[in-house]
Amino acid sequence: MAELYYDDDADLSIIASKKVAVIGYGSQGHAHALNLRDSGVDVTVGLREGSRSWAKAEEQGLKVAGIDEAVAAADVVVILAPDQAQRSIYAEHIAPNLKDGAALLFAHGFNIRFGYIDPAPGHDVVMVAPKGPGHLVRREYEAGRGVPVIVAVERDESGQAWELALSYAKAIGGLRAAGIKTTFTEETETDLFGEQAVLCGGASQLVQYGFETLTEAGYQPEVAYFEVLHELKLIVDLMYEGGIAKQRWSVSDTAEYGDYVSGPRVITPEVKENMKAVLGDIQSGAFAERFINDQDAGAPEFAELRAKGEAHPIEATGRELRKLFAWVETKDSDYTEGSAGR
Ligand SMILES: NC(=O)C1=CN([C@@H]2O[C@H](COP(=O)(O)OP(=O)(O)OC[C@H]3O[C@@H](n4cnc5c(N)ncnc54)[C@H](OP(=O)(O)O)[C@@H]3O)[C@@H](O)[C@H]2O)C=CC1
Ligand SMILES: CC[C@](O)(C(C)=O)C(=O)O
Ligand SMILES: [Mg+2]
Ligand SMILES: [Mg+2]
Repeated sequence: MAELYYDDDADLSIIASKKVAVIGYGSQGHAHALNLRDSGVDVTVGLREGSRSWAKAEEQGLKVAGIDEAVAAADVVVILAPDQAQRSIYAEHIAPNLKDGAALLFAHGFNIRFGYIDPAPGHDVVMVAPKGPGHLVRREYEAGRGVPVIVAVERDESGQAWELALSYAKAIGGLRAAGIKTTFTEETETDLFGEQAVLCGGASQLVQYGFETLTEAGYQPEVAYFEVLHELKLIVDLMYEGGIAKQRWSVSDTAEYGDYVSGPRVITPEVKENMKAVLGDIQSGAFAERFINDQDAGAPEFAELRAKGEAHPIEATGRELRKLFAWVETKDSDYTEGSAGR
């Protein structure tokens, strides 16, 4: 049975008594830094020279410094740059400046699990991994709620690493929802599997195939878009509230019956075998190696795949339709330049 932790199980004063450096101001970085600040923590954002996030973080009322300077002053260094950049940031800017006894905190275990970062002895190594995108970590905190987190200790040199991690989890709002005790290995492997097989890879491919099937059969792209992408959120909202059972309760009997008879025709047992193969590549390190090798070569495969995804006809259809939604606050221009921090 999982060990669950809530606000009352954590002592906010532990993290509030430390100087925290948050390295990176992208999806997770901005959310952690702002939530920590609003929870009364002394936080400095550490950014590379010339960073375009520098002015943004300052405008949002945060202290900002170069990475070396932020690390040198910190009791807790939170590494929230992209996974593929962490190894060199750690070697060039963190390790040489890390104070004796300073703790390292991650939001994903990738670099520790696959050995790209191996901190020197004497430092606690902990993880607080939100189970949701950074922009929701901030939005939920501002709404008085939180995104669940999973929490792990890889190295406990101080004897206080767990208490520190829980305190941090409370400060970013995670324990308002729940914290679950995990390990770096479990977090890394389940997180990579979830995003590849279901949340990002699986869902995107399912939506694209659904859109292609309808439009190739001659139906209007706009109708197909509403059917397989827009409505997906509304259906998933019901799953989020009450599981698959609530979704099946709310939809028509026709839809529920169609779910039972056609779902397994589309998502066949072969798909589960494919999922197992994906998990195998994650566990063996083959996925991590492919990703990092591509990044080290300038990310040619990543760039090609990203361009292909952006060129899919569902994106053009969606861009036009979303202009008509008065209630969708995020403008496409907020993210068309790439991922959150680029
Ligand atoms: N995205 C998410 O919601 C989730 C992410 N995580 C984990 O959180 C961590 C951060 O991910 P995420 O928030 O997506 O990262 P982002 O891609 O959003 O991070 C962007 C930030 O990192 C900085 N950065 C990028 N490259 C470098 C570099 N070479 N040197 C110095 N700074 C750099 C950027 O600087 P600049 O501003 O100068 O461009 C920017 O501030 C990862 O470990 C990830 O797996 C965990 C849960 C969910
Ligand atoms: C689902 C993707 C994620 O793991 C996340 C938002 O939790 C990520 O790496 O961005
Ligand atoms: Mg995740
Ligand atoms: Mg992830």
